[in-house]
Amino acid sequence: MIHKHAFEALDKSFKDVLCTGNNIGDKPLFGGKVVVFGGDFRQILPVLQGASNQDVVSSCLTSSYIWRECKVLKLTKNMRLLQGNDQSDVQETSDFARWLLDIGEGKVGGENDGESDVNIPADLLIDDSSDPLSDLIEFVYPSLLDNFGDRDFWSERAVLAPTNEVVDDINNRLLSLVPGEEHEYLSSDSVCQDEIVGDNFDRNLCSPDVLNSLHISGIPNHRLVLKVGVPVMLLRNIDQRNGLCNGTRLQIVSLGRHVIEVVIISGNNIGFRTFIPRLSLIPTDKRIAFRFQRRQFPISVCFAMTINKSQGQSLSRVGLYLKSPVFSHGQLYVALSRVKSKKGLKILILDEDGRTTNVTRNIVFKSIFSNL
Ligand SMILES: Nc1ncnc2c1ncn2[C@@H]1O[C@H](COP(=O)(O)OP(=O)(O)OP(=O)(O)O)[C@@H](O)[C@H]1O
Repeated sequence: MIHKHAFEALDKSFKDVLCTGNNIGDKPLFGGKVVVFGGDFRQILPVLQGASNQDVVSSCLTSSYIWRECKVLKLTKNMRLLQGNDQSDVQETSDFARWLLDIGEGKVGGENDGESDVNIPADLLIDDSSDPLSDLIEFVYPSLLDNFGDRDFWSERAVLAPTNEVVDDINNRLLSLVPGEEHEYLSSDSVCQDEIVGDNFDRNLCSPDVLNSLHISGIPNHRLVLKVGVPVMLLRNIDQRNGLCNGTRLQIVSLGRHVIEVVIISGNNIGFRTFIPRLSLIPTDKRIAFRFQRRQFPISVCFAMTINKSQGQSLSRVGLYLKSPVFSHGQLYVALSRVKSKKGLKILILDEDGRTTNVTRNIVFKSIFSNL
C-alpha cells in the first residue's frame, strides 16, 4: 500500500497546477478533480523499517487530511473466487470467501490485540509426512519435469513464504531439479561516488566482498543462477506500456552474455518476447549506512516468491510455506487470498521444532479499520 505522503504530494501538485491564489487552504482537494482510490486495508500496509504498529497505521491514507473528504464504497463479491469455481462449489466458495475476510479482519482466533494464533482447517493443510516440503512443491508443480516446457504451466502457480531466505532456498532447490545448463551471472557492486567525494569514508567497510554479500529485498542477488525455461520475476518497471513492470513474471527463452531473452507469462501482454539488459540498481534500504549500486539483471527466479511480492497476483495453485510465521499486518490474508479456488491452496506450517502443525500466527492492526 502506498504511503499517505504520495497522495498528499499529488493533491498539492494538482492544487498548484489547477488553482489560482496563494492560500492553499482555500483550494479544493486535488484542484477540484474527482479522484478514485482502490485498495483493501486488510492487505499489507506501507512497509516502514523499524516502525511501530501505530506509525504504520498513521502512514495510511485513512490518517491523512484527504480521508475526511473521501466517500467509501465497498465491493461485496470476491471476483477472483467466482472465476475459479463452478456452480457445484457455491457453498464451499462462499464459506471460504467469508473465512478469508475473517482472517483479514482478525476475527479468527478469538479476542486479541492484533496478533492471534489461528487454526487452519485440515483440508488446507499438507499432512504430516516424511517430506512435507516435497509434498507442497509437488502440489504446486505436479509432474514438474513433464510440464517444464509448457509456458501456461508456470503462469498461474507459486510457492509463497514470508521471508526472502526461505524463498531463496526453495528456488535453489527447484532450479537444481529442472533440466538444462546453469548460467551464472555475477553483479558488479560499487559504492556510489557521492558517498566517497570529500568525506572520510572508510573504504574497508565496503570492500567488493562486503557489497557482494548483501542480500537486499527488491534487489537481485550478487550471484544469479539461471537456466533456459525457468520462471523469473522482473524487479523493476522497464516498459510499462508493453507489460514489463515490477512484479511481472517472465520465462527465460535464451541466456546471452549481455542480455537475457524472455517471454512474458503474466499480466496484460502474455506471449510478448523481449530482451532484459543489466541495470544499475541502488537499494533504498535505510539499514545500509551508505549508498551503493549493483549492476545486475533486474530479475529473480520465482518458483517461489515472498508474500509481499505476490500482492496483486491471481493464481490457480498456491503452496503457502510457513516455516516461520508471518510478521506483519495482512500477510496471512494476502497469501491465502491469491488463489482462484480453495482447491488450489495448500499450506505447510512448521512449529519451532520443525514439526508440522495446524496453528499459525495472524497479525491484524485493527485500528486501521476504525476510520472506514
Ligand atoms: N468485474 C469482474 N468480472 C470478472 N472478473 C473480474 C472482475 N473484476 C475482477 N475480476 C477478476 O478477479 C481477479 C482479481 O481482480 P483484481 O486483481 O483486479 O482485483 P484486486 O482487488 O486488485 O485484487 P487484490 O487486491 O486481491 O490483488 C482477476 O482475476 C480479475 O480478472
